[in-house]
Amino acid sequence: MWIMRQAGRYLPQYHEVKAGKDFFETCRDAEIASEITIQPIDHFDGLIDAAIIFSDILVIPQAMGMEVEMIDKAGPHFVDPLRTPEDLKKLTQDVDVLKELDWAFKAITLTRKKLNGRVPLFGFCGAPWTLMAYMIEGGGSKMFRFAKEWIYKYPEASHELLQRITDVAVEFLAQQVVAGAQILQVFESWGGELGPAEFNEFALPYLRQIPAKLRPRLQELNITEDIPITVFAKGSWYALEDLAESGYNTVSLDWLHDPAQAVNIVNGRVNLQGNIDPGVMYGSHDVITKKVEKMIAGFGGGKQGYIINFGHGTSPFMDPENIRHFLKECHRIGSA
Ligand SMILES: Cc1c2[nH]c(c1CCC(=O)O)Cc1[nH]c(c(CCC(=O)O)c1C)Cc1[nH]c(c(CCC(=O)O)c1C)Cc1[nH]c(c(C)c1CCC(=O)O)C2
Repeated sequence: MWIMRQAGRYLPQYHEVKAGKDFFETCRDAEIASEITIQPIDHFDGLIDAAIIFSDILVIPQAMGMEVEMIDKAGPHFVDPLRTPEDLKKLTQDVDVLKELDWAFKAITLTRKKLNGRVPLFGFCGAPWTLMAYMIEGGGSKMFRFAKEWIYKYPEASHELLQRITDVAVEFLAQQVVAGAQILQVFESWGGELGPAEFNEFALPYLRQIPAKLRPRLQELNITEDIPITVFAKGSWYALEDLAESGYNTVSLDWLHDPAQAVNIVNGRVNLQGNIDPGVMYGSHDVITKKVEKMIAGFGGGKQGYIINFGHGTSPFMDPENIRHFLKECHRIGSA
């Protein structure tokens, strides 16, 4: 059991350590990033079973040469987004991942050392379609006017961009493992902006490439352990059957899925992770307990392995005591 965005703004100690510093500066400081990564592990003493390195999915666009800022309360902002296929020329050719993201590897190595075996450490990256959409939109979006323009007007350039992101993502994940990450997750946070046909054309082929290319790359790098990989495609409920056959060990589900139906669809082929609506944390302790009972009853008893998580991340408005109640109830009900 762990929680997406478990290190973050709902914890007062996060603000203390971040102390008004720039978000990406915080990520790049191995000492601070490792401290923030471990905060939820300490805070919920023994209730959380994995740490996830404090960083962001947008570090791949940065490594490819784009300038990204994190604006307080507004989110990410790209100084010069890609608007036409001509703009692909602005991206770095042959990204030197080890050099561009060396700070990320240092933070992972230090965090792994500090964790000292308490819990395993997740590395992660953004999925190609989600990163492409950010690089084109220039930040968060409701309409996806520019990213949709790319896939419908410039499909060839879209595929070129998706392939270039995929190649960087594979090397980034591989080097995170070399640095000490023990399990990996790929975040396709904007999967649900694509319908099934577009998901199959612009998201799924690249999601599939990641484990297919990563496993031989890890062998080349002399990693002998089997590294489990999770895929989270938010909103892409229609893709569960395909994701169960896409080379990942675990499929993470958002709360649009009914757990029992998902269990039936995957039929033991992959582990499942998820999927309580994070909004349940705004409810009473009683409501949280009832929702945990339903979630565990739905996933439990299936043939697959099961990792408890939220259907998406925490928010700054959540009361850590409600999250503690959630975690405790998962342990109590799950072990009954
Ligand atoms: C889409 C996405 C991003 N980043 C990420 C995703 C995929 C997961 C998802 O769908 O939520 C992934 C991410 N971002 C962060 C982590 C760290 C590890 C963890 O999960 O605890 C992880 C795994 C820290 C963060 N990433 C960000 C913060 C908040 C920064 C701050 O102001 O302190 C944190 C703790 C900033 C961020 N980063 C991003 C956005 C849209 C924002 C701003 C919106 C927001 O404020 O929540 C892009």
